Amino acid sequence: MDILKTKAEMQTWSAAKKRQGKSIAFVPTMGYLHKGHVSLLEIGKPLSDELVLSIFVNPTQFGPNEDLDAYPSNIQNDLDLAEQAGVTAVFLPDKNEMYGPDYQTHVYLDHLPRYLCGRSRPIHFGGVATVVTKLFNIVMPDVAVFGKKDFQQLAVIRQMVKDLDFNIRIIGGEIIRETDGLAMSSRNAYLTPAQRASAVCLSRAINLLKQRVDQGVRSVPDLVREAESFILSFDHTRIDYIELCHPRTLEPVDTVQSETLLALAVQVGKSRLIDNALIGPT
Ligand SMILES: Nc1ncnc2c1ncn2[C@@H]1O[C@H](COP(=O)(O)OP(=O)(O)OP(=O)(O)O)[C@@H](O)[C@H]1O
Ligand SMILES: CC(C)(CO)[C@@H](O)C(=O)[O-]
Ligand code: BAL
Repeated sequence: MDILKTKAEMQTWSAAKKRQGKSIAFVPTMGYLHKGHVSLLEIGKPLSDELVLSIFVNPTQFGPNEDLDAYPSNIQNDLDLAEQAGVTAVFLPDKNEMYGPDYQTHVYLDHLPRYLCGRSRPIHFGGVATVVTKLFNIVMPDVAVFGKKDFQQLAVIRQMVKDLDFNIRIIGGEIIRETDGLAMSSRNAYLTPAQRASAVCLSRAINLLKQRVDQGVRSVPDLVREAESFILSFDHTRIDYIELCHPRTLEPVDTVQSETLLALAVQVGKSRLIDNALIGPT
C-alpha cells in the first residue's frame, strides 16, 4: 500500500496506473475509520484495479464553532484497516498541501445546500464540494463511493458531478449501524456512556415513523410532532431538525404520498448526529 502525502505524488501515481490501463476506485474520508468506511472500501474494491482512500480533515467544511480542532484521529489504525481492506494507495495530505496561502477558488451549489444540514451549517456543502472537486482532480478516479448516512452530501456530489461534467461514477453505500441501530460515525467517539445510551433515539425515531406511515399516518406535522416528543424523552438531546422531504430535490413535503426522505440531526452532548431513511410508498 502506497502512502502519498503530496498532490503531485498522488497525481503521478494515478497517471501511471491509468497509462497501464488500470481503473481506480476512490473513497474520500476524514479518517478515524470505522465499519461504515470499511463498507465503502468493500464496495469499491471489486469495481476497479486500484483502490484509493483519502484521509483529510477538510477545514473549509467546518463552521467557526464546530469541532474541527477536536475531530478524532488515529492514522495508524486507519492505515491498518485500509491495508486489510485492500487499499492500494492512501492520500494523506496536510492542510497547506490542499490549500496554499493564496487559495481563492470555491465550488458552490445553488439549491441543495439550502435544506437540512445546510441551514445550521451554511458553509459546509461549499467546503465539501470544493474539496471533493480537488480530490477528484488529484486522484482521477473512475468511480467514487460515498455513504448514504450523509444523504445530502451524496445528493450534492451527484449534482456536482452532473453539472461540472466529471466522468466519475458515484455509488452510494448503505448506512452501517451498531447492533442497537445507532449509525456508525466518527463523532460517536465524543459520546459519554449516558449520551451513547441516548444516541439510539435517532434510529428508533426513524423506526417509529416508519411504523406510523405503514399504519396510514400521512401528515408530516403529525409525524414530526411525534418524533420530536420521542427524541426529547431521551436525556442530553437537542433537536436540530426532523424533516420529511423529496429524496432528489430535498424540498420539504407536507404529506407522505410517495417515497420520502426522513432526515434528522440531533445534538447529543458534544456530538451532532445525523441519520435518515427513505419511507413511504415506492
Ligand atoms: N455508518 C456509515 N455507513 C456508511 N457510510 C458511512 C457511515 N459513516 C460515514 N460514512 C461515509 O464515510 C464517508 C466518510 O465520512 P466521514 O469520514 O465524515 O465519517 P463519519 O463517520 O461520517 O464522520 P462524521 O462524524 O464526520 O459524520 C462519507 O461518505 C460518509 O457518508
Ligand atoms: C467527503 C468528505 C471526505 C469531504 O471532506 C467528508 O465530507 C466526509 O468525510 O464525508
Ligand atoms: N461526514 C460529513 C463530514 C462532516 O460532518 O463534516
